Amino acid sequence: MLKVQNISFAYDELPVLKNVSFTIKKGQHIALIGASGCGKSTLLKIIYGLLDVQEGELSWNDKKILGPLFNLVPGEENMKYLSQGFELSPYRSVAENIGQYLSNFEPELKQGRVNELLEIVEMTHFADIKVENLSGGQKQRVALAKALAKRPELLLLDEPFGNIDNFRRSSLRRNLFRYLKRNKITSITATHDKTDILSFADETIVIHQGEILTKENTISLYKNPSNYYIASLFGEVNQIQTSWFTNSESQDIILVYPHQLLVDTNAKLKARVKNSYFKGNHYLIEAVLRDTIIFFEHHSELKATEMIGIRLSDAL
Ligand SMILES: Nc1ncnc2c1ncn2[C@@H]1O[C@H](COP(=O)(O)OP(=O)(O)OP(=O)(O)O)[C@@H](O)[C@H]1O
Repeated sequence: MLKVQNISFAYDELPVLKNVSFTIKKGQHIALIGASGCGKSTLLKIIYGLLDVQEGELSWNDKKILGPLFNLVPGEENMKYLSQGFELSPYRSVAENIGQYLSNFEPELKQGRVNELLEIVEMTHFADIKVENLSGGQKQRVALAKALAKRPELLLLDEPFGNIDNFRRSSLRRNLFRYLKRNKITSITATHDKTDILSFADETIVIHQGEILTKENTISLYKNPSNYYIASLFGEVNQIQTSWFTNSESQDIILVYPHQLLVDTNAKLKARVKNSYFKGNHYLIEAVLRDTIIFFEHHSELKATEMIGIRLSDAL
């Protein structure tokens, strides 16, 4: 279990994390989300033991995690941290990089392990290619395999799929998280990508300006975000006054995702269309409703300045 208790951290004078506490159980997958610069990478580096906290303490399986002030070689033995800049040996082959820290005592065992990892990251055909000749996305996949090689207990991933094309990203993500679950490897993934969060994270931690806003089940967080900041990390979101859709006088604001607003020609409430953005299987429509910009999904394009009836979906 990872236990983080009341930690605070500052780079020189700049406070980055403030009184952060949470626990993570073995085998859980956690997403770490928050606006750029909120402190996600810093938190991962602290957990891995690359930075010393000014206050609080943290432990992995009851063993205190110590930073570089107390450790000759920073970086916890049972963990792997995959940073945004992956550290690979450019003049070695893909297979050599992946197997770099594996024991040479039993070459067949080592080869088998390297092959298994090559399959997970879909790089089998590149085994003998030198890393310097790979694209950014391919290097990222090799770095991921290298991080998995020695079976870490806790894997810390910083934007792990950032450089990888959409097509490859989906299957890689499935392979990786399936492998981690099967091997009971705990993971924390700092990400801006909502697919990393929604499909694969058991729980999600939201950070805002160095503080933890919430740590909760990913599905309930998505369905009931407690504020606009949280909802907006999942994509476009509307802030809508309840009274617009009901007869109540209430000034309450509700958060509504674009798919929760429907076009209804019979609806009394009308919005003026501004733009239609093609999204593949639907259009995202930008419109003005009572001087407020709103976004909703529609199966076809709508023409600018058209007045369109809008209602809330029953399935909120
Ligand atoms: N080595 C450093 N020295 C000084 N300030 C730093 C250093 N690294 C990060 N910071 C600052 O600390 C804050 C948090 O940075 P961090 O990289 O943890 O954010 P993040 O949430 O991971 O951002 P992103 O999503 O853009 O990767 C930022 O204001 C950043 O400028």
